Amino acid sequence: MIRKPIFAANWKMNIGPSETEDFAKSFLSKVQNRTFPADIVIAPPFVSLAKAAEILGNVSSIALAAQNCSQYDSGAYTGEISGMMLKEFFVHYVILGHSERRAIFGETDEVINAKVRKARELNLKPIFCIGETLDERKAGQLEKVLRTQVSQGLKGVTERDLQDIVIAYEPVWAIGTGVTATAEQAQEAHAFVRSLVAEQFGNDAAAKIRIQYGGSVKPGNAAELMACPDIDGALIGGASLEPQSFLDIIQNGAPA
Ligand SMILES: O=C[C@H](O)COP(=O)(O)O
Repeated sequence: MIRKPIFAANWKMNIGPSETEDFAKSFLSKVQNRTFPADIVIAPPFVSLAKAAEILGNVSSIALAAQNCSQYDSGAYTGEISGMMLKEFFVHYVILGHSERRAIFGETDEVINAKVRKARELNLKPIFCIGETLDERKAGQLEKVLRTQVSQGLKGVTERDLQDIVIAYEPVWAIGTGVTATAEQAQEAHAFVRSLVAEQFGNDAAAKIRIQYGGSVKPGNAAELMACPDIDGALIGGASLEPQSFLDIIQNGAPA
């Protein structure tokens, strides 16, 4: 297998510290002593990371992610969390450029690029999110939007750094809506994103980079989506909030 699939649970602003304890213990009991042909990542809210790290921090089959991090190291940045701080909680991945960060909190390609580069400087692995809105898709701008997001978001990133970056293609219209992209739509977009990486970094880098799909992934549609040749796992929101549902997606998407 050239690319190991990666399944990441993005809890968004759900599951506080006490619920994290319940989730982590339950999930751990289901995965303990088992091996999966996939990387498993869980991204709790910042305040739940300590509890998640306490229970899952030393579990080699599960990695923790943050849902965001600052592009700055330290100082007068009220409300921000630095990558160095995250590393104290066994955090190895960080979700950057999620469409909710872009649309609701105004993060630009430039800011996201600064965060991606800072994360790599600190040896954190970005899960770099891209994706078009429904209006953009309807207007025939899918490729233009993805091209801009990839070229701007990964500007100045080295080929070496790229090996520790995961791209998450998430069509905004499929996020939290129950409307999943069809396997054909997802595959087409993923192949295009891979071709963009090839243009920017070369064919070898493009063949190696993992591109996750995100947007209403459920246990029932995971297998069909993951069977697509350019889809290397999933970034899961709603269906990752329950341990069995998250596990079912992993098992259906990457059967042992
Ligand atoms: O980060 C996850 C995505 O935004 C997908 O969310 P969803 O699975 O609830 O549609």
